[in-house]
Amino acid sequence: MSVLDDHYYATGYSTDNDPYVYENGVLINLYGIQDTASLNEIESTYSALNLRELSLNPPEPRFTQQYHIALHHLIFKEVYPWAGELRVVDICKASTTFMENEKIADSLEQLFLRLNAVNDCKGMSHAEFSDFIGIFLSQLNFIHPFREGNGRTQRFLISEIARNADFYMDWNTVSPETMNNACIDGIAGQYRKAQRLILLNSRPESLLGN
Ligand SMILES: Nc1ncnc2c1ncn2[C@@H]1O[C@H](COP(=O)(O)OP(=O)(O)OP(=O)(O)O)[C@@H](O)[C@H]1O
Repeated sequence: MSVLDDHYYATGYSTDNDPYVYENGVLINLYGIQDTASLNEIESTYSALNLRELSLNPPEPRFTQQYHIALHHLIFKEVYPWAGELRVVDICKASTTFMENEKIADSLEQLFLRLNAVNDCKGMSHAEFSDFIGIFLSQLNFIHPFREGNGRTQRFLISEIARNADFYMDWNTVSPETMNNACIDGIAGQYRKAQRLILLNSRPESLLGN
């Protein structure tokens, strides 16, 4: 196995000249942990705790690039010194090359402006919401603004957009395989799986039992 292979298995992403990793390929972290298994453990613990706290006390929903970056910081602040920072390196996963890092800030800005232009989905029917958010999720995933932690941050964001528009998004019923397939299609501009994923795993609040 080459050093690059080690790097891929340690972070899940392949990159050249990655400023986010130690020489051994482990992501630079606030604990100085040098093995990926231990880092994953502490990362999962903190992100789960932070996501739980965020669900109980969500920040005021102002859907902008700054809000999304703040979410990443809130979820990963105990673990990564670069929590809440847009990545400055290009990254690939399997056959996907995510957006070039120089384009991230402008693309995120445009993406959130498109959301704001439809009143953050408020007043949409369930079908309209699913169609819109399926595309929004696919495009946000293609941008992949952070070096790590994009999935957790985008799932929380979408739950909040849903809540603010009187829908409930249930990620517990979405398998990683279904999510990955939807995201991979989204990279190719095919949004049907992501739209269906949102439709089948969200509900209008009015349909939830009291
Ligand atoms: N080959 C791929 N092409 C496009 N998107 C992918 C690919 N593999 C995984 N994804 C998506 O990338 C997101 C995960 O990104 P990342 O690993 O940065 O986030 P995470 O929060 O660390 O992980 P997770 O989503 O597993 O909790 C998920 O939504 C996943 O479906």
